[in-house]
Amino acid sequence: MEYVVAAVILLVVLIAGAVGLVVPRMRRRELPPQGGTTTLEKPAVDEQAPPVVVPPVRDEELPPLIVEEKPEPVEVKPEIEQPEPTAGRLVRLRARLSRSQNMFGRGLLSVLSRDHLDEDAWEEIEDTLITADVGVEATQVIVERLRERVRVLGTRTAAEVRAQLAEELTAALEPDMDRALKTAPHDGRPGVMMVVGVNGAGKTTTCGKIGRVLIADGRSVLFGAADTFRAAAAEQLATWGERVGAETVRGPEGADPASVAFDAVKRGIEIGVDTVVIDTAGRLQNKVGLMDELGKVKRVVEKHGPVDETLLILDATTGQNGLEQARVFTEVVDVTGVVLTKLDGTAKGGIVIAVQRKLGIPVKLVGLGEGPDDLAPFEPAAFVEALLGGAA
Ligand SMILES: Nc1nc2c(ncn2[C@@H]2O[C@H](COP(=O)(O)OP(=O)(O)OP(=O)(O)O)[C@@H](O)[C@H]2O)c(=O)[nH]1
Repeated sequence: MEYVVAAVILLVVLIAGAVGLVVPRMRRRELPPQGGTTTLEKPAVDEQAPPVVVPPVRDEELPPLIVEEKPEPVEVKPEIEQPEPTAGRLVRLRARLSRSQNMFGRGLLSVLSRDHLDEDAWEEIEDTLITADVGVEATQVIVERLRERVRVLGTRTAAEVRAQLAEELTAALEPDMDRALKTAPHDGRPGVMMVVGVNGAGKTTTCGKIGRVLIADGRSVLFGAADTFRAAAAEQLATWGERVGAETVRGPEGADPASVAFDAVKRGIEIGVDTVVIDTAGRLQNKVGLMDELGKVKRVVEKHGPVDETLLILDATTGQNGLEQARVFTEVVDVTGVVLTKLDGTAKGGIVIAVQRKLGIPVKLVGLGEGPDDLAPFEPAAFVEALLGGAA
């Protein structure tokens, strides 16, 4: 009995505890929100209101659907330029050369106009030629021959000595060398030209200018951007191409230069262009790497047929140092011609003589400025005239 009483008391206590816990919670829920919090309440649904029926809309009742069309991108094709003819370019650009050679020409003329050409005068002439980068060996030969002529012929006037000096300088440039670019198509395929040289010598620019020279002379051209080392080079070349309506074959950045060159010639054959001009990269830090790369480009291109012209681009402002670098290229590929760039920016135009003598390769073109048509076929006599400047 006692147990029953105890159990009943326990039950009562438990029930009272449970009620005490639940009631305050329920109260708390009923309290209005405190502070600044706003509660958005769902509007009460009027259960008595009839349901809203949305009648189906027939097509013809719909307002016309306005579809805003994105304007088709209009391809603005650059106007195709007509490059200047190449004949007589060197004469036209002569001022560029003589401006930078002023000291050279004037220095020589002032010595030559002396009444008597004594030992000092001949030494001065020698020094002027050496300063103009003609090279020691070539200078000695030129001065020796001139002295002999003056002595034997008894030359008197400055004008006569100047004319004879011009002849000697021209002779030193071996005017009989073949300077024609081998770019004509043959055997049902385009002529293929490869352009090599150290970075910054002006390779890409010169490729573009050469394309214009060829187009001015009536040929069709395709560019191969095998300088995949410098990403901007391909872009640069493509821009040159667009300006004259020439296609450019390029690969992804860092692509194998040999495969880009191969594809360029393949494309050139397909579309039947006259000449394919291939730009290459010229890292000289590692001679073996350079040899491998250029050698491979040449070998792979030659799967289509021989490379007809390999031009070495040399920066005239690098003087005799540039010559040493140039030699590396002649060891790697069979260079058939030299393009001397930036002759407008140096007083050392005599480098042309040194280049030909040292490399035994004809200078075929000279760069005389940054303009698109500032590249001229090299003509020894006209060049020497510009070098000496003004008539005596
Ligand atoms: N004044 C002058 N500048 C030139 C001449 N030829 C090229 N240049 C400039 O030389 C600079 C280098 O030319 P690039 O064609 O980019 O040289 P690159 O050899 O292709 O260089 P990489 O692509 O780095 O191998 C450019 O600013 C050209 O405009 C020239 O005959 N005269």
